[in-house]
Amino acid sequence: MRFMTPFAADERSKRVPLSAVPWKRIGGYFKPYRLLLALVVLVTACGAVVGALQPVMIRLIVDRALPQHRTDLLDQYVLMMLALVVGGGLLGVLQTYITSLIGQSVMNDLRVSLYRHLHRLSMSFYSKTKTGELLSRMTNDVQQLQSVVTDTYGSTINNLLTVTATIITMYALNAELATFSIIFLPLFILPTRQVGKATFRVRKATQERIGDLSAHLSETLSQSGALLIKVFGRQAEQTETFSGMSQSVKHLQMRQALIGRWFFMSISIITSAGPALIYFVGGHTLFGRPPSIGTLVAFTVFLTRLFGPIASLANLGVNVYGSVALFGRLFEYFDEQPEIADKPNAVQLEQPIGHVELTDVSFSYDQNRPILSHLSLVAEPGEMIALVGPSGAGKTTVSSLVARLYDPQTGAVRIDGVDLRDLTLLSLAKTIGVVTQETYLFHATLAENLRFAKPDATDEELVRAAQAAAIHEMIADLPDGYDTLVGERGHKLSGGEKQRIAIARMILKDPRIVLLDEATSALDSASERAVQDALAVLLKGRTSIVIAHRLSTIVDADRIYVIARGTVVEEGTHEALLRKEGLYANLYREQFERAVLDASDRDLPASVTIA
Ligand SMILES: Nc1ncnc2c1ncn2[C@@H]1O[C@H](COP(=O)(O)OP(=O)(O)OP(=O)(O)O)[C@@H](O)[C@H]1O
Repeated sequence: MRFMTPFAADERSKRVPLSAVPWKRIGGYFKPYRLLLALVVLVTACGAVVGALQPVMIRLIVDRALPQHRTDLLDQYVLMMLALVVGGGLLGVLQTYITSLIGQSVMNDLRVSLYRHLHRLSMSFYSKTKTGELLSRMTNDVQQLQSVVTDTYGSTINNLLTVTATIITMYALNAELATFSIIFLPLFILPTRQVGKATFRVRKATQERIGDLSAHLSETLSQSGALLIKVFGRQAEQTETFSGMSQSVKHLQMRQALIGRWFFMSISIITSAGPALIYFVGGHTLFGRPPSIGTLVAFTVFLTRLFGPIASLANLGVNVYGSVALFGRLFEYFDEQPEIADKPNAVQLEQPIGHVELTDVSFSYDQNRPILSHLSLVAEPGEMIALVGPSGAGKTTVSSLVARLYDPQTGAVRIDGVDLRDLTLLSLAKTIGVVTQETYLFHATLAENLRFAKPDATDEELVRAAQAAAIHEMIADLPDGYDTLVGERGHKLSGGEKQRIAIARMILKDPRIVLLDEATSALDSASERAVQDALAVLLKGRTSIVIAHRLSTIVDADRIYVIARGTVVEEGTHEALLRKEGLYANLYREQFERAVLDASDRDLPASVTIA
């Protein structure tokens, strides 16, 4: 289990220089929506003009309709004002709709292409990446990015146009007063900018802490995590760690709330101070000719309209930086190149006969520690070969190379004489079936789990496969039968049942070659026999490479390869290898003979396993 320090430095804190921002790459995601973007600019421009006209109406009411007691004019102006308000509101809704549509579509594209890309990556990526972090980037980061992007670009267009329309109207009404207002605006803006920066920092720190908190939760409250903590009696320590994290979130959120208060206080002071200054300057006739009362009132409205947009434009950098950092984190995944990919001229394996050969294969996971060296073995079509050897000798690695989860550094793995690197991954996946020790089932019905191997399988085919794998009766006895929902990772099924479901799934898939890692966990003899029978059906007539832990499998194998220190040290049948009196004979004596002797008064145990 990972120990997390509540204040661990996070990569999100690293600052990216703006020149290094991949603007083109980010822009690429918006390109398909350029028509909608243009539409949003148009709608926003209309909204800005409508908004700028409202103070003009106020000016007309104050300067014309009210002093001259012209109720006809008053009605006209009031109606026009109302129309402008309603029109502005409707344009606002339309603008929000289009900006959200663009933002959500971009994020949807990003999410889906990232998902597609992640599935193209090789297993080495998954072994070095924490699942929690992957999930958090796929969901939280994309979600945060969506809100930053939608808010930022939507409001930036809006603010730019509002500011432009308002300033033009101000100049049209009174150039001196307009210049005065604009010169003094930055004075009002600066404190807001400081508050904006502080809010951003605290919000970012809060998100990071919440990220740590959820990673801790998902690790410690998962079924396996909770079990581990229980059996080691570490509840108190875990609660303490969690409490530390939770406290830091509390402090940060308190700070955020207070900064918010300061922010609103400064805004209300500034927005009240602005109009006061306008009345002062206008009333004292500090510039040129005295403005009309209507102009002064209109200017106070203009100022309040200007303040918000200018303040958020001033904070634009902070928001842009936030979204750039998030884009950067996602692009890190996009930059991961799949180590295993189809060659441009890769061929399909049509009607494979199932000849598997490893020739002089050497391999290491990390270039430093050699795992396999000069290993050669062959499985003729229809043969079952068994791999045995001490733990860590490289048996699973051999099987991973045959499934092309990794490529060997030297030598070659061939099926029907074709190097795996020349085959398409899809045709290889169709040819090979892998049954691992741990059966993974999706949280779905039994039928759906079985159909994962063959989506178009008919109900009859499902039943036939389940019967062959000796699991049909058990399924049929369940109240919901094949529609029974399997618990997360199939926890509602026993170990033996899960193994037989995995075998049924493989029978449905009907691959030419089966790679089987026999389960080491011993089942009771009845279910063991059921699993063995199911396996016999699965392996019949197919080429199979079995990482064998059971004596019965080893004895039945056409050939046994004894693997030690990453290479084949002995090969032959059970009897031949026993006669050789080498490593195999030693292993056999250590692991099996005792068990066979112990069980000599019973049948030859099917469940003898090498742990
Ligand atoms: N993804 C990986 N990255 C780095 N090293 C690995 C990886 N998987 C396995 N190894 C190392 O490769 C060596 C061989 O492992 P492998 O799983 O092939 O052995 P094995 O013979 O199947 O062992 P066992 O019988 O215990 O399952 C081990 O030392 C293991 O630590």
